[in-house]
Amino acid sequence: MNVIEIKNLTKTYGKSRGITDISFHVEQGEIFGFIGPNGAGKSTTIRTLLSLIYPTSGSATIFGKDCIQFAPEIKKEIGYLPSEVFYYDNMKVKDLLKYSASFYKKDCSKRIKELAEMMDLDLNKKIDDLSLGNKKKVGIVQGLLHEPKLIILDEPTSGLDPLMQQKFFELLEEENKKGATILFSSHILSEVQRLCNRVAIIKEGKMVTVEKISTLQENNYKKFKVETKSALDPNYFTIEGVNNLEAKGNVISFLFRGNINTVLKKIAEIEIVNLWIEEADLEEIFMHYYEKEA
Ligand SMILES: Nc1ncnc2c1ncn2[C@@H]1O[C@H](COP(=O)(O)OP(=O)(O)OP(=O)(O)O)[C@@H](O)[C@H]1O
Repeated sequence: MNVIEIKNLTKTYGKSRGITDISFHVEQGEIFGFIGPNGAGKSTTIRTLLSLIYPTSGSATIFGKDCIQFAPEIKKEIGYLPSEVFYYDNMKVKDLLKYSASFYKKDCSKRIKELAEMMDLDLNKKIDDLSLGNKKKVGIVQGLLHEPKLIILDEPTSGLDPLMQQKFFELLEEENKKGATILFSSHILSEVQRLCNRVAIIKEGKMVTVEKISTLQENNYKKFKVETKSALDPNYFTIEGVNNLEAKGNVISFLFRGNINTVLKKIAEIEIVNLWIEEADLEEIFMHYYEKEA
């Protein structure tokens, strides 16, 4: 069953564009990435799903039910972490979480303690005294305390240090193993790659593609930078799959798509001083998809 089904969703804010004709679905048990640069329309799509705003046209269902008509019922089964969290600063963390838990008809106190321990969050502190990252952790616990069937995360890692990000990802993987479906929005490709099975790419309010992460990786350019002892004719790397070949002094750089071993074999035959292999960034992936569409 599809947990989320979005059909031709469009939202305009007065004259300015929000999203145009967005369609995709998220299957039961998936960790689904929703990726695009700032202003692409990720939050608008998510807010529409949660019926925090209404679409101009199009529709969406969650658990097979219209997300506006059945909003109160659906929301009980959703854990949502907004991109920005705002709280009543005077409250203590434990009081805020107790208040959040009171919306659900189950005892969440044990789960709150477990989550706080896992995320290293002090429940006795006042919200006012927390750092940005710790406030984010409150949001995470708040989103997960009722063990939701669907977890919707809007740019969840901003403000978390790398160690906490790692713990948070492990927590999400655990929730997923227990059966939760996850929609994870981000502008950072690497975190989506690490966690998700499939990904929807959005740009300037429109869908670019929906792909399996494995397909994205296969089709993607890698950026190579090779530093040699003495200047080398860049044409040494003129092989199939190489693009944007450039030489600056003793450093040759290029983009490559294909079997990475072909390039590594070429590199092994020369004496190098340094080597950098990086993932293509989002812009380059978009370029690739626009080229395909053209
Ligand atoms: N309340 C609003 N009023 C007018 N325009 C808005 C409003 N909210 C969003 N927009 C516009 O809608 C478009 C999509 O914004 P949205 O916040 O959904 O993008 P996003 O992908 O979540 O980006 P970010 O990562 O920066 O939050 C942008 O052009 C933005 O300016």
